[in-house]
Amino acid sequence: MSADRIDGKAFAAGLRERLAAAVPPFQAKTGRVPGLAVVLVGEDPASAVYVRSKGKATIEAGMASFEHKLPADTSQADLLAVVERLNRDDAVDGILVQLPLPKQIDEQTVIAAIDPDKDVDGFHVANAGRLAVGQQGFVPCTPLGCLMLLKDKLGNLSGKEAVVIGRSNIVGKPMAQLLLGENCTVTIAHSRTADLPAVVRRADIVVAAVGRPEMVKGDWLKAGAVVIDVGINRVPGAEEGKTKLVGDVDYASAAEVASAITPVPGGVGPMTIAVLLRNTVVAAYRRAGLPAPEGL
Ligand SMILES: Nc1nc(=O)c2c([nH]1)NC[C@@H]1CN(c3ccc(C(=O)N[C@@H](CCC(=O)O)C(=O)O)cc3)C=[N+]21
Repeated sequence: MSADRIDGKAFAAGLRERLAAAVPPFQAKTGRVPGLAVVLVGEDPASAVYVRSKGKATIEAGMASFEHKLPADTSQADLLAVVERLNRDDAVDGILVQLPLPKQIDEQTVIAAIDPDKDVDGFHVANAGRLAVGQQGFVPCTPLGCLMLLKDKLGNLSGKEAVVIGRSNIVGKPMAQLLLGENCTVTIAHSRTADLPAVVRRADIVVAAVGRPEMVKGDWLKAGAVVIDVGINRVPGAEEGKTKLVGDVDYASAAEVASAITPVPGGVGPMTIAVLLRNTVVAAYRRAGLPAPEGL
């Protein structure tokens, strides 16, 4: 079998068009456009690339982008002061502090300082708790993007066996909560799981988010499984001195067994940015006391 390639890039482009269409009605009612503030501390080149692409996508959707670049030696107190200012700024609906942060800064303290109603990353404990108990809040962008792709591919997920590989607070745990909310039978596997291939072989849905290049092989999969590859690993390329991106799934062997699979790049990554904009538009509508548009 040769699996369908799930085109996250195309789905994300469609979502971004729907978001752009939700901006003018918001502006007509409030006199302003939804705003996203992104805070980058330090000069990590990969982080700088993501921050640039977030800013570009925000402006393309007709929204306001506020970028705050702080030096690598910024103190925690100074960063918290920036977050406080953004919390109070009515033009800012969403706040994203790019992770990881330099070692003098405690990430949990900074995340806890973000107004949960502007926490478009969904990293604040208030939002993790809301997701866990089924209240309205903000869901982390990567797992929400994965769920959108799965529902687009499969429709109803009820009763399916789902295996999430990875237990991080930003992907694995919220992904499992979302799948549970869709009435899947959910297993969270991780680095200490005994006989991981046997666990993965039970799954109708596999979400791989472990950060190990091409770890999941085709012979780990049940025939016809749908595979979502969250990994973005930079590895040496074919040519000397060049690098390439690969996922946590060995695409070539997995595509022989799966019914559908996301590629890397062009799968989950573009969805993460589109959902960040989605969460920002939803935050703007909620903060204005307006019902968020359908279909976002
Ligand atoms: N507070 C916070 N929130 C984040 O959401 C966050 C963060 N910090 N820190 C860094 C990671 C990384 N991240 C990505 C977003 C898009 C792509 C993406 O679009 N990737 C492209 C490839 C891009 C390339 O070529 O490098 C793709 O998969 O097709 C990747 C990675 C968000 N992050």
